[in-house]
Amino acid sequence: MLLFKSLNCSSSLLQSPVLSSRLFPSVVVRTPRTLSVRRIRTNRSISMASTDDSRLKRIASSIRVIPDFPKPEGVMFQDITTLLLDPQAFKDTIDLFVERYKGKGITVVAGIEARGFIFGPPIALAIGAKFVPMRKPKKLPGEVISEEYSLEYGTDKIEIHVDAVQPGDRALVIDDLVATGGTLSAAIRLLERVGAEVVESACVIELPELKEVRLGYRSEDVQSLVLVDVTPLSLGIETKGDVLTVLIPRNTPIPIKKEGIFTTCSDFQSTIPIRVYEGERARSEDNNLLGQFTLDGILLAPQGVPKINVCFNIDADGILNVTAEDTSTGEKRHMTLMNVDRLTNKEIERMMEEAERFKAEDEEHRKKVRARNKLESFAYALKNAVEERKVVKSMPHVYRESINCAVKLVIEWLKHKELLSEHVYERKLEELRNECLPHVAKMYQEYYVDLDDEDDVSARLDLLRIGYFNGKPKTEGDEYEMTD
Ligand SMILES: O=P(O)(O)OC[C@H]1O[C@H](OP(=O)(O)OP(=O)(O)O)[C@H](O)[C@@H]1O
Ligand SMILES: Nc1ncnc2[nH]cnc12
Repeated sequence: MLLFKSLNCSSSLLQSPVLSSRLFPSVVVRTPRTLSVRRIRTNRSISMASTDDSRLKRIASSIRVIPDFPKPEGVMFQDITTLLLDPQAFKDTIDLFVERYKGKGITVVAGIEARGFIFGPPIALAIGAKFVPMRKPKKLPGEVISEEYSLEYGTDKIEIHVDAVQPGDRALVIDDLVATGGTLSAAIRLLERVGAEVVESACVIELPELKEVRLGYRSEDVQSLVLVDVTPLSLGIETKGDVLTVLIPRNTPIPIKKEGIFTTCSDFQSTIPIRVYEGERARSEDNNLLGQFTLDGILLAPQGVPKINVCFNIDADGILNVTAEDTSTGEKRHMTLMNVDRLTNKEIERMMEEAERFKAEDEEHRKKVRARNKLESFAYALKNAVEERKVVKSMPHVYRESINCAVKLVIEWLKHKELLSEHVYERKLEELRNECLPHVAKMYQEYYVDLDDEDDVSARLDLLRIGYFNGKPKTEGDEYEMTD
């Protein structure tokens, strides 16, 4: 069994159940899903600017993406404040909408709080329509009606003054972005309740993958300037404990390049299979296998020492390139996953629905694997540390022997156990720490001066892994993998 652990990824160890004897120096695999670039809309309407309009390119490139905002749940926030910093891009945005809506008999431009208030008023002025703000609760002073809705990252409510729109008004809804469409649907419902005819909705940005779950109106009735394609499912590799370690989370705008450093999980392991999956489940087998290849020629070294850089690169055409490289030997393999045979929306929805249904069970599995890996990492780091040349010289035999003994017992214990509960591993880790750390501390104190030597990196690394950083023990709950 080949085991791998991640050094600077969020989760830790990688495992492949089968040692493949075949090598794939360069493999082309067909993948079932498209992933493409932040691209300029191919316009569905007759009057929207043509796709090669340089104004659209300027607008698209002026939008900034901030990961994990407003919540740390994988939302890739499309920030239009950078567009506003570029007066030309801002003007182009307004002009493009005005060109489309001028002379269309629009009498009301309704802007959605807050960012619809930035784009709506200049459009309203230019096309000679009134501007009506649709606001979050408790902001409008007059008589209001309201609609609740869900959006990409939560729930909310918007309101409109009942006397702002009259029956027969022809309305255009303006916002900066449509993601799930929850907000836009609520705005349309409000306008219809006060008797307006909603002619169209217009947004600067559209997240098409999210828009597919939109309800309540026809997606053809929404115009947007910039389409941001995102990864419909998370992408990652199988890691120890059959866990999917995600390198690119779902909903990440592309193109995108992400790297993670992994390592071996057994001593003198020379090959590592890289199995690439998409999906949201904890166990790799519950996700969709996109392809696999084997990296061989890995530095023959104790477990945890080799550093394997795994890089996922999705280009503008949605082609995913996966590269694995041993940073010591320079040995490298790659695989290209082509953008054909897409998963259907139904299949993606089914995978999302399953991820939701098994959320608790998956989290439980992740916790167990994380705890097990943490214990194993710690045990191997101790083992490597006491085998270090300088340590052998400086540490009294009796201390090394007692550490060795304790470590061996734990490694043996781990070999023969099914996955146990998180607490069992935590307890075992605590016991091992209590048993070994006093010796390690002694070794560290007597030995630390030498570690200022630049060339003594490996000893330093081992000390870092076993729980010491700049002379201080790591705090409880820290991972024992290196972050570099
Ligand atoms: O398509 P949806 O999933 O409904 O999301 C789109 C909405 O989310 C954002 O507003 P937000 O609720 O963040 O309001 P804010 O501008 O007041 O912060 C954005 O400006 C849209 O109004
Ligand atoms: N990803 C996103 N970026 C900016 N605004 C949003 N509103 C909903 N999803 C959003």
